[in-house]
Amino acid sequence: MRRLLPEPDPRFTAVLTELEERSLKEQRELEALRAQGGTALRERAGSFMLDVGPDVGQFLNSLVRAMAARTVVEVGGSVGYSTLWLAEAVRATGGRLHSIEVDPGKQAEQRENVTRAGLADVVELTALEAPAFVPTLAGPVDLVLLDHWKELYVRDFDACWPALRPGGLVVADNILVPKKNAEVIAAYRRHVGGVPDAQSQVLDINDGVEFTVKREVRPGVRRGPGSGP
Ligand SMILES: C[S@@+](CC[C@H](N)C(=O)[O-])C[C@H]1O[C@@H](n2cnc3c(N)ncnc32)[C@H](O)[C@@H]1O
Repeated sequence: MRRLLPEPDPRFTAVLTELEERSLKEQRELEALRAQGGTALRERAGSFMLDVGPDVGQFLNSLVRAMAARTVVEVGGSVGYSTLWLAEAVRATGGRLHSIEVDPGKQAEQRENVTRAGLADVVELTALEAPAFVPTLAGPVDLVLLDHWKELYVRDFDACWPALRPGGLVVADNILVPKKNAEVIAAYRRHVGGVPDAQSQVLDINDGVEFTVKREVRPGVRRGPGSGP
């Protein structure tokens, strides 16, 4: 079928393809380490990309475009795979991506990948954690991706939620997989479920994402038990 839209920048496509090849290789290594058991996996886990994968990457890119999101925050940038998908879309909306990655080695690779993909001018990279960084942003946030250590999801959801505009979204990855995080993810989902203006849904894309929208509060409308959505 003939494509109506211009093709993405070949620099973006080239770096994305390279990272997808690396990710496939790393997934085979991860499986081998898992099979070894013991501490082998834990010792090496920090050096892997642990990326969201192409389906979630493209989904995030589409969300940014559909929402015309101008301020996007990524928590857990790793070496830049999801960063590239988000950044390519904020380039189209005239927005900016703020990506948090605390590991200096990964952040150096992320910077190189973002630069090689021709996207450095729309991305700010920081190692400041979300509770310190998000309050420094001037305007409201349209979209947040949570994809870092799962036990920090609640803390960083709470750090981002006050800055999110009504109609804004928090997307949290690894909701269904890996199963070893089931308890901590259940606690995150209970926490989000208790936030009065949060409306959530789990989507079965790749490792599973929770999609949480901030509902608009209409002036003069009081919500109480039995008042419905
Ligand atoms: C699952 S990986 C992110 C994968 C990335 N989103 C992608 O799709 O390519 C998780 C990353 O979160 C980083 N991280 C851990 N704690 C963090 C924190 N408090 N804030 C931001 N990033 C953190 C880790 O160093 C790791 O690189």
